[in-house]
Amino acid sequence: MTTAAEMDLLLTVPPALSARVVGSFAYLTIRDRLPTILTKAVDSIHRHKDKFFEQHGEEGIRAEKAAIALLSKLRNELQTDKPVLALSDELEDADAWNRYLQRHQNLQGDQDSVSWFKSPWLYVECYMYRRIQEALWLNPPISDFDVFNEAKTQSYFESQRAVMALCTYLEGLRKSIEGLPDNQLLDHFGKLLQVSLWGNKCDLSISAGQENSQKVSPLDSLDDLRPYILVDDFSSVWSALILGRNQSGPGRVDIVLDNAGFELTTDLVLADFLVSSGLARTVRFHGKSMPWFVSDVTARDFQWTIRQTMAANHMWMSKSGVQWQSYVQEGTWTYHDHPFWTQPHQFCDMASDAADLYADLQGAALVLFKGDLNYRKLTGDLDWEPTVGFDVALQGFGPAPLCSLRTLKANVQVGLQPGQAEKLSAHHPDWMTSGKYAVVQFHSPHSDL
Ligand SMILES: O=P(O)(O)OC[C@H]1O[C@](O)(CO)[C@@H](O)[C@@H]1O
Ligand SMILES: [Mn+2]
Repeated sequence: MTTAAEMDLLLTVPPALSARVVGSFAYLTIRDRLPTILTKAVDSIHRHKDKFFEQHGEEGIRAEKAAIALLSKLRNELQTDKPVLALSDELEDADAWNRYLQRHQNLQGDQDSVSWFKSPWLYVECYMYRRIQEALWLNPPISDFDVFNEAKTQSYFESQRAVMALCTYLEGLRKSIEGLPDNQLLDHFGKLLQVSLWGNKCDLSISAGQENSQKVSPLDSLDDLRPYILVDDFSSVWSALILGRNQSGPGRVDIVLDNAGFELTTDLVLADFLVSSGLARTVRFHGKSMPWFVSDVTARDFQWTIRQTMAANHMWMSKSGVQWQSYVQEGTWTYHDHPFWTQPHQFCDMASDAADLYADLQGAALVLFKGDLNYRKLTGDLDWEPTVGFDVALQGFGPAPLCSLRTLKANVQVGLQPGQAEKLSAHHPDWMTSGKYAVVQFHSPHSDL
């Protein structure tokens, strides 16, 4: 039964972003971008045909064909706005997905089926990635195949020079970190937080981009990029860490990861700094349990990145990799992939739909949410006025002090000053989707922060 307070909320929250609005970013994503991603997924499976044959014989070839047929069918369903179908595999999250479909069908009423162009964008976009997983899962010998693996490893290799620069900086820091006064820690933390923020641009061109650029250190670009940070709650993030440390000793920082490749490396560098500086005792990384939104981190990507960094032919990079591996071995760093992160829910549903994860996050001194998709889920992917407060858009979500580090790649943004969005629209019509702008947006459920 809906309480009066819930009814109030239902009446006041704006509608979900959806491809219903012809010409909107959601519409263009579903019409153009998602079918292209599916075509690339098909292509990746097809190019690995020989490998499947080597590993599984004729059964591998059969599986390759069957998975491709399922993905082609999926692309056709999407392009012709067919109803969203219940999942038919037996993965542990299938029931939750099917219940979620029912929930949306009930909300939408009987006239229209839940479908690609009529239903919330967040939901159908997540659903596409889950259906890719279904196509593989239904074809056992190749169930584990990650259709996005090549893109992720390429991003890692292409950003080597920037990673070397970061690891060299980290090595310099390690030598002097003991006894560093708080004002200097603040300075380094600010820099590494911004590197991790801009890592979310995910085009590895944080250092001005051109391949032959001399200016390869992402740290050198931070001053030029600062005017593009639209909301900067850095000082609150710092206070959350310092207050916690001073009251009860260094606590736990959780990082809800986004992309593999360069972005993940920036997150690992930040996490290394947090631990070695004594600002955090432990770091918990949250990743995805299946390939997700092309470049998101899975357990395999996480381990692979640390191994590659250890094996790098660069002294400070390999030293960093060895350090990261020992953080993992001694449990200072842990990796978690709760199924909720690959479900379509807004984060305000977490307390009821994934109570164990919510309770787990409550143990953190600070939770960093990386990237655009996490921001969409934090704010429910609703059509908010840009001046609405971040706390309002979170709709009650607040397990711990939290901060979104996000470059803007979707048309939802809250917490801006009056007139700020209008000014941006006048000069940069694509400010919400170009990845050129960013936010460091903080919220705490505790009144002392
Ligand atoms: O990796 P991120 O930063 O979450 O970005 C995911 C991208 O996918 C989208 O969901 C669109 O397909 C956008 O929100 C964003 O461009
Ligand atoms: Mn991503």
